Order: sequence, then structure tokens, then C-alpha cells
Amino acid sequence: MVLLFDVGNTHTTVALTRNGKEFEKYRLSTVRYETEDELYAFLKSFYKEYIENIPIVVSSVVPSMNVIFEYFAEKYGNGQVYFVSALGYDKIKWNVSYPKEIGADRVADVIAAYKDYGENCIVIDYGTAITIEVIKDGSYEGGAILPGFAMMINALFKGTAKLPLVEIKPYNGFIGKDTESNIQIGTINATVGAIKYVIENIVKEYQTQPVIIHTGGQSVFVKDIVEGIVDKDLTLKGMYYFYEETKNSTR
Ligand SMILES: Nc1ncnc2c1ncn2[C@@H]1O[C@H](COP(=O)(O)OP(=O)(O)O)[C@@H](O)[C@H]1O
Ligand SMILES: CC(C)(COP(=O)(O)O)[C@@H](O)C(=O)NCCC(=O)O
Ligand SMILES: [K+]
Repeated sequence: MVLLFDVGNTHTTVALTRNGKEFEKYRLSTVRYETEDELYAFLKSFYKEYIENIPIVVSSVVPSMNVIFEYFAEKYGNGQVYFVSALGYDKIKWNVSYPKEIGADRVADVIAAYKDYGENCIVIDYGTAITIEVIKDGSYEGGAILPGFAMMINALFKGTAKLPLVEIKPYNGFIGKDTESNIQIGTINATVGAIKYVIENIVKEYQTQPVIIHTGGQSVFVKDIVEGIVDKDLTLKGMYYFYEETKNSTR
């Protein structure tokens, strides 16, 4: 058994797994816990089964949270904590300027895409930010970062006097007749258009048609309007693959 913690800027997804395929998942707001004891209390309210004295794997893009998991591993785990990073995984070529700076969630997405979908994939992860990963001939070639849907809606709300916060929902059309639909077109529909534009130009670099995979909490809003596979557990699977690879090599 292993406990996975996917720490994003909005949510922390915690998952208990024994095989890296089935996950007992719960979603916590990342700002809701500040200590290992608070985190443990949350987990004990969710999980009925024994979660103590097992290794933990952390994919964190919020560095200030990382120390919590060190303490958690010491006090409640078996002392082993694996932090996902590109430098810790040498089965993939990280063909970018600074592999160290790639977000851990992106590293996990790339590992899982490569292992589960092959050498030519494009991954889109819809979260606080939207990330695009390019895997070509088994090498990670880099990608792109866009503002997430909620961030776009929030930016219009915070940056103006009159625009409201609207529901994250693509509008069924491209000419809005009221403020809400105008905002939805300009944030959700337009962002999907931007992603399609970027992917269209990335695909030109490939000799073979890449597999397109969508993941992340907000992939739920686009699954009916983009082609490709939706794999909500991609990041968690990548974290488990990272753990499997690392536990055999270092410790
Ligand atoms: N069960 C859920 N409860 C609340 N929000 C959810 C749920 N499932 C998906 N979401 C969406 O997921 C978003 C967070 O996506 P996520 O990929 O976890 O972000 P990040 O990794 O950047 O923290 C939320 O803002 C919400 O729109
Ligand atoms: C782009 C991200 C903020 C996405 O994080 P999330 O939306 O999951 O909170 C994260 O992957 C990150 O902090 N990356 C570091 C910079 C980089 O990947 O180049
Ligand atoms: K993410």
C-alpha cells in the first residue's frame, strides 16, 4: 500500500493504492491543512482502513507545503517520502533547458502518458493552470502553460467593476447575448480554441499522429468538446510509476 498526494495550487488529491491502477481518492483544498496532524485527521475521517506505516509519494507544485509531508512520513508513515521530479526519473529523456524546474504534476503526467499511451503523446492537464506536455519518440520535448478556466474568470472578476464570477461551463455558441455567456465564451470557449490551436501546430512536428490525453480536475468541463482520451487518474498513475522506479533504485 502507498499513499499518493497530488498537491496542486487549488486541490490536493490524496489516493491510497496497492497497485497504481485502482485508487481510493479524496480531494482536499490545498489551503485547508498546514500541519501533518491536520492532514492525518482529514485522512482518518476519509479512510476506514489502516493507512499508517506505509510509504508516501508526493507530487507538489506548492513548495511551502512540502515540509508537511516530511513530518507526516516521520510521524504517521514509515519514514519514506518520495518527491516526484524529472531528475529522479531517468527512463525518459527530459529534452528541455532546465528539467529541474518542470512542475511535478507535469512530470507525473509525462511518465504515465509514456508508460500507458506510448512514445508519441500530447497531454493537456486542466487545473489551476492548464499545462500541455509533448512526448515525441519517447522524449519529453517540453510544452506550454495557459491560465486555467477559473483563473481566467477570476481575472475578469477581480480586474473589473461590473463583471461577475460565472460558472465554468462552455457556452453553446460563440455570440453571447448576456454578460454571463459573453464571459463564458471569452474564457472557456476561447481557451479551448487556444488549446486546439497550440495542439494543431504541435502535431505538425510529428511524423506519426500522437495520442491526445486530457486530465486534471477541470477536464470534466471539456470532455465533450475536445477529441482525445480523458484519463482522470493520469497524474496518480505517473506518481505510482515514479515510486516503483525509484524505490528499486535508490533506497
Ligand atoms: N469533486 C470535485 N469537487 C470540487 N471540484 C472539483 C471536483 N472534481 C473536479 N473539480 C474541479 O477541479 C478543479 C481543481 O482541479 P485540479 O486539477 O485539482 O487543480 P490543481 O491540480 O491545479 O489544484 C476545481 O477547481 C474544480 O473545478
Ligand atoms: C504549471 C503549474 C502551476 C500547474 O500546476 P497546477 O495547475 O496543477 O496547480 C505547475 O506545473 C508548475 O508550477 N510548474 C512549474 C513551472 C514549469 O513546469 O515549467
Ligand atoms: K495538475
